[in-house]
Amino acid sequence: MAMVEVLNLEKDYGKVKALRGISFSISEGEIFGLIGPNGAGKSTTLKILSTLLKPTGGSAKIDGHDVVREADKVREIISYLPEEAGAYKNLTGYEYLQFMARLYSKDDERAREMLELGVELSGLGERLHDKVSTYSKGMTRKLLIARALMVKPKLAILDEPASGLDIVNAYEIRQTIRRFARTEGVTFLLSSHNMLEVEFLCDRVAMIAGGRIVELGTPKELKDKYGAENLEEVFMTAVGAEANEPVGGEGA
Ligand SMILES: Nc1ncnc2c1ncn2[C@@H]1O[C@H](COP(=O)(O)OP(=O)(O)OP(=O)(O)O)[C@@H](O)[C@H]1O
Repeated sequence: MAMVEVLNLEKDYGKVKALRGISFSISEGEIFGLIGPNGAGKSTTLKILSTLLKPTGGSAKIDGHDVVREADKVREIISYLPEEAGAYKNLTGYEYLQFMARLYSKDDERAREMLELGVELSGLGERLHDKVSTYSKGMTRKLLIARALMVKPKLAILDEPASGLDIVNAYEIRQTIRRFARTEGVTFLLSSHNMLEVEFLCDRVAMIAGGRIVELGTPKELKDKYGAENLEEVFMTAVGAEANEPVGGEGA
């Protein structure tokens, strides 16, 4: 059974058609990337799969559970990291991870294991004992990624995991995700604007523009199909100028 099954998903925000019927599935243990320009519908897709938004049409299942009808079940097996997330600034990083671990598990031993894993995944060392308010953007993002992964979800949904970070922080975050995915067999769905990032991380990618999936395949399949050297070239050929067309209302 697929870990994620999305069928003809549609989402309207009033007159704005953010998703116009997208379908894809993700196998267990796969790292799947949604790439596309601003406004393509990436965050909307991730929010629907995280049960934060209801679709206008179509359906989505995670590990066999419908994201609308069985939202509670879905929430138990996913971790979602929004694009613009914050941590409690008055806590230290360590206290934040500890708080989240206790929230997730009533079992002391399990909470302790989560915390240990979170500490390791964050890579923040001694700085974990400083207040989150003193952290750089990169450090905060590392803490949040650690929080999302330490619970070992069946599916980790990460919106722009390394966006806006410098090369070193972005590199470290990508390494953490890849290592974690390979060792723990966790399924990942992530979004990105960064073609290099998805090429490095993802087993398969869906290129999305204007609320539609334009291409879907492994990075190699897509590059071969377009005779391209990298995914950026594939994207520009497959989507090109269309990528910057505004998402229209009815009839668009
Ligand atoms: N709450 C909202 N109300 C109205 N329109 C919205 C809302 N959220 C998103 N949209 C619109 O839906 C479309 C898809 O937005 P979405 O945020 O899913 O795109 P995205 O691919 O994640 O973009 P970005 O890369 O900029 O984060 C855009 O046209 C956006 O303006």
